[in-house]
Amino acid sequence: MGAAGDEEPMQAQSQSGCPERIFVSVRLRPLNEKEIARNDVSDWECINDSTIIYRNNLSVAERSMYPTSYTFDRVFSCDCTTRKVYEEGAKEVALAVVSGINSSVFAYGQTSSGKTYTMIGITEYTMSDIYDYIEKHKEREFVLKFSAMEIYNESVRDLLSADTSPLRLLDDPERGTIVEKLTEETLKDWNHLKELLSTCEAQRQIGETSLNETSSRSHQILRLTVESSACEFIGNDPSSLTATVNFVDLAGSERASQALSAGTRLKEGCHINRSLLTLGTVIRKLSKGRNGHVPFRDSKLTRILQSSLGGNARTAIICTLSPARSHVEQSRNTLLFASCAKEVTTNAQINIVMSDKALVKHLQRELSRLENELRGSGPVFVTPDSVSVLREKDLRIEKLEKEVDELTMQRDLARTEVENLLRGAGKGSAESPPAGLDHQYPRLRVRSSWDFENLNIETQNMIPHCIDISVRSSDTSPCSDGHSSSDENFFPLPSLEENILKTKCNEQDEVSVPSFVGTDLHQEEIEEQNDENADVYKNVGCVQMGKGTTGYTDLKKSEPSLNKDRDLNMTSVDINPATSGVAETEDEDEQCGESRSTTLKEQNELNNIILDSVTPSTVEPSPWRPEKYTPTPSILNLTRSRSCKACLMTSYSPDWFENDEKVVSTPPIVFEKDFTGRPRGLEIKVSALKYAADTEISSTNESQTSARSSSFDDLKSQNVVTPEVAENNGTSARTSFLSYKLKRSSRL
Ligand SMILES: Nc1ncnc2c1ncn2[C@@H]1O[C@H](COP(=O)(O)OP(=O)(O)OP(=O)(O)O)[C@@H](O)[C@H]1O
Repeated sequence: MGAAGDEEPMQAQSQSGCPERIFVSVRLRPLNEKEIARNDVSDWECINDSTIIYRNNLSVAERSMYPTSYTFDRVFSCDCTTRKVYEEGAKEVALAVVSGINSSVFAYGQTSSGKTYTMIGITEYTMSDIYDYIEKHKEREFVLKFSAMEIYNESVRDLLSADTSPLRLLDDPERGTIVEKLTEETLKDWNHLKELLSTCEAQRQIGETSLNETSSRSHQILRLTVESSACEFIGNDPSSLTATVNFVDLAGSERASQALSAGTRLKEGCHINRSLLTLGTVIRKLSKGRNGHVPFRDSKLTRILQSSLGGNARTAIICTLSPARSHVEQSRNTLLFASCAKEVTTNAQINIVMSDKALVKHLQRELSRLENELRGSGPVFVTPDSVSVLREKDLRIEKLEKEVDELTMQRDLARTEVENLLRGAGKGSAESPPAGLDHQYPRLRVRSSWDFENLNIETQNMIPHCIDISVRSSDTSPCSDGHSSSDENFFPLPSLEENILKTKCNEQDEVSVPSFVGTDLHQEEIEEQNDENADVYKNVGCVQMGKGTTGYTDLKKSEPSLNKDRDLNMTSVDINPATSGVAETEDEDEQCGESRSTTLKEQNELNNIILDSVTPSTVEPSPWRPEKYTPTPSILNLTRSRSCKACLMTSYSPDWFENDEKVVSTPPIVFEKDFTGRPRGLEIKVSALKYAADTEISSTNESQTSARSSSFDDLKSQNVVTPEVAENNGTSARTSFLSYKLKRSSRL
C-alpha cells in the first residue's frame, strides 16, 4: 500500500481503468487470555511482510492436504498495531474515495479473531485521514455523508435509526444495489462522525459466546460518501466526484461446538455461516475469472457488496487470524478465503458527476474535436470508390462509342454492297435474267424462304426489291445464322433472282437471295469459301436493327407520317441473321416500336435502293453512300428472311400496315380473308416474324441504336427520297407500280 496522502498515484491508477486485484492482508492477533489459559499454543508465524507459515509439524497426510506457507500482499504479525495495519493494508484503498473512487475495506475471519478490533481502528484512521485531506485541500469543496447498516439474520437494518424494521434492497441500473430508506447523515464535523459511530456501535447486535464476550452477531457496513468538486481533475468545470468507502466488519464464522451457541446464538450463527459461505463462493468464482454464474444475490451481504467485490471499486481485505492451535482449521479456511480473494480483480474508475452546464460544455468540446478531425481528413464526398467507378464508366462509354463507329462503318459498307448488287440487278432484266452465272459466283449463297413458295411470276419479278439483306456472321454466335437453324427456310436461288444478283456481285460476296420458285421449305446453302473476310463478316453480322420495344402501336397512331416510314422500314433491310426464319416468338407483336423509329431512315434508304434498282433510269448515287468507303468486296448474305417478307406485307401502304397489325393479334383471319390461297399457318408465321428482328435486336447493344439514329438523321438531312415520297411526288410511276407489286408479293 502507498504512503498516506499519496493521492496522485491513486488518481493516475484509477483513471487508467485497468483491472486491479483486491489488496489482501492477514493480521495475526496474539493469544488471548482464554487461549493462554487453556495452554493453547500459537502455530502461525509471519516470517516477513507477506508470508505467514504454519509452524507446527504436520503429518505426512496433512502436508499433502494443507500448505504450510501463505503469501499475501501484506501480513501483520501479532505485535503489529492497528495503525500499521491501516497504513500498510487499507489506507491507500480507503482514501481513494477522496479521488472519486469507490473503495471498501473488509475484515474477514473467525469469531474472536480481531475483526472488530481491527475495523474500528481502520475506520477511525481513515476518517481522520479524510478530514486531514479535506483540510489540506481547501480549493475543493467536500461533502461527507455517513450511513450504517447491519445484516442481521439476513435482514438489513439501519444502524442510524431506532427503527429496527428490515430495509429493502433495490436494484438501480447505474448505482447497483440500493438500501431503501437507509439513513444518510451529512457529516458536520469530526465530532459528528464520532457520535454516529457510537450510535452504530450501540445499535449493532452483539452477543456473548463462549469464544467472544462481545461477539458481533451481524455484518456491519459503515459507509462514507464523499462528494467533492472535481476542478483539479477536469479543469474549471463545475463537475463533482462522488465515491463511497465501505468499512465492512463481518460477523465471524463459528463452530457451534466451539461457540457453544444455542437458541438465538445458534440461529445467528447459522445465518452468519450461510452468508459467509455465499461470500466465499462468490470470491472463489470471481477468483477464477468470472466464468459462469456468480451468486451475488444468494445473500444480502454479497448483494450489497457486489460492486466492491468485482465492480467499480477498490477493495482491501484484512483477514484476521487467531494463532491458537485450537483454531487451526478455521485459520486455514480464512487463509484459503484470502488466497482466493487475492485473485479477484476489480475495475475502479473515477466517478464524475457532471452538471448540466458541464455536460453541455463537454459535449461542445467533443463536437468541436470531431469537426476538426473531419476537416483534417480531407474531402469526404469523393471516395476512391466513386473515382474508380467514374473512370470505369468513362472507359465503357469510350468503348461503346468505338463500337458504334465500327458498326456504322460496317453498315454503310453493307449498304454499299447491297446497292451495287441491286443496281446491278436493276440493270438486268427481271423477266429474263442472265443465265449461266452460277459458275461465275460459286460463293453466292442463295436461300429460299418458305414464304415464297406460291409466288407467281409477277411476284418473282419483284424479288430484287424484296431482298432482305441479312448480313451474316460466319460463326455461330447469336448474331449468326450461317449454319444455324435460321437457315432452314432457304433454298437455292433459282436462275432468275440469282443471276440478277450475280451480275453485280463480287466473287467474294456471299449472297443469300430468297428463291421464288419451289416449295421446299428446306434450305440449301452454297457455303462461302472465303474466310479472309471473316472479321468483316462477323462484324457486319452484328449490325442489328433497333431495339424491339413496346409502343409500336402508339407511335403509329400518334404519328401517321411515321407509319409510312415504318412500313417502309419493314420492307427493307433486315440486317439481322436471326430474322431469317427461326425466331418465331409468340410475343413478337410486343417487341416492335422503338427500334423502328431508329431504323426508319435506314429502311427508307434501302427501299429506295430497291426501287432504284428496278428503275435504272432514275437511279442516282445514293446520298448516304459513304464516299470514304470504297465498296470493298465483302462477304454478304443477301437473304430474304421471314421478317423481311412480313415487312413487305406492309410496305408502302398504311392500310396494309394496319392490317398487318391486326394480323399480329389475329393473323389467320386477316390473311385468310385477303389471301385465301395462302396456308393459314404461314400467315401466322409471317405476322410473327415481322417482329423477329426486333426480338433479336433487343439483345443487341443499345449503342447501335444511337448510332443508327444519328446515321439516319444524317440521311434525313441529305433529303433522301423514299419511295413513298417519290410516289407522292409522282416522280416515278414505275416506282408506284413496283411498290404495289412489292406489297402483293410480301403478302403472298
Ligand atoms: N490484535 C489484537 N491485539 C490485541 N487484542 C486483540 C487483537 N485483536 C482482537 N483482540 C481482542 O480479541 C477480542 C476479540 O476481538 P474482536 O471482537 O475484534 O473479534 P471479532 O473477530 O470481531 O469477533 P466476532 O466475530 O465474534 O465479533 C477482543 O477482546 C479484542 O480486544
